[in-house]
Amino acid sequence: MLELQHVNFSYEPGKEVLHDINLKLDQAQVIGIIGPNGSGKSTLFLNLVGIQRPDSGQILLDGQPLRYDKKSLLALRKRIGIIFQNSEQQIFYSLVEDDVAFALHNLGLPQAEIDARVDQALAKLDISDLRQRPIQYLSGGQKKRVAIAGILVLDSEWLLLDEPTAGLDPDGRRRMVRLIHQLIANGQKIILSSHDMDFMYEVGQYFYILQDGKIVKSGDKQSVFRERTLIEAAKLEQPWLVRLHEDLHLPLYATPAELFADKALQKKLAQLDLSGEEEKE
Ligand SMILES: Nc1ncnc2c1ncn2[C@@H]1O[C@H](COP(=O)(O)OP(=O)(O)OP(=O)(O)O)[C@@H](O)[C@H]1O
Repeated sequence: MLELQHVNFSYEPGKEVLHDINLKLDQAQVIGIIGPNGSGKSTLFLNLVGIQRPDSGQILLDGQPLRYDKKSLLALRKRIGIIFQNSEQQIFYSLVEDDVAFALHNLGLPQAEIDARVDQALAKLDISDLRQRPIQYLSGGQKKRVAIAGILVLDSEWLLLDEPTAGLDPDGRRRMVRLIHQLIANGQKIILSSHDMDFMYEVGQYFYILQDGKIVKSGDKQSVFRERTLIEAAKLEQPWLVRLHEDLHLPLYATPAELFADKALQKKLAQLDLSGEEEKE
């Protein structure tokens, strides 16, 4: 389990970015950190993987405080993979296949195993055709997929995805949703950060709202997304599905599939005149 106890963090003296964060990230397999620009989501992630270190308080992994020596940090990276918001930050090599294999070479795996894992990750992200391409000529969305492949190959226990839908087109976004479902089925634990509320509603299971470096609300879909005032105060928007439920006084469904599967609702809708014909005078 990952846990933060009274974590405070600042980049510059006197300008605290995270204030007394207390989280036990064990409520669900997919945990969402929601917050507007500048609320501290990326900073929280950087602290979780040991790239930044709290000014005070501590972070525990399975009850043990994180250690910041080189060896401990390397061991931590194997357990917690991070995909940065800006994919450029994690691209090291010029060719796609070399970049994706980078961390596996560091682990000293045999070449055949490396090749098999790279093949699998590229196929999952539908970028097998980019294998021999220089990364510098790829589009932003393609670079993002390469960065994700470089983390998928590690098969780490935890995955932190910072704004995973940023810069993706609708097809890329759908793929991301599918990928997250595959990771869930694979037993990996995921922490997502985003202000894409529809995406978070679709894939997340338990949520924290971060505002100005403080956790202002936590809970499951039903409890967090119904709080319109709080969500708007945090400069966010309710997911469309929740707005629809509230405006039509419907029960809150977790997914569009649940909504469409509700027989009682369909019966109600069938009784309404939805023909759209103009009333005759
Ligand atoms: N390297 C840095 N040095 C100084 N200040 C920083 C640095 N990185 C971030 N900050 C500041 O820390 C605060 C939190 O930034 P952070 O990137 O964690 O927010 P975020 O919630 O991830 O935002 P976004 O949704 O825009 O990605 C902001 O005020 C930002 O300006």
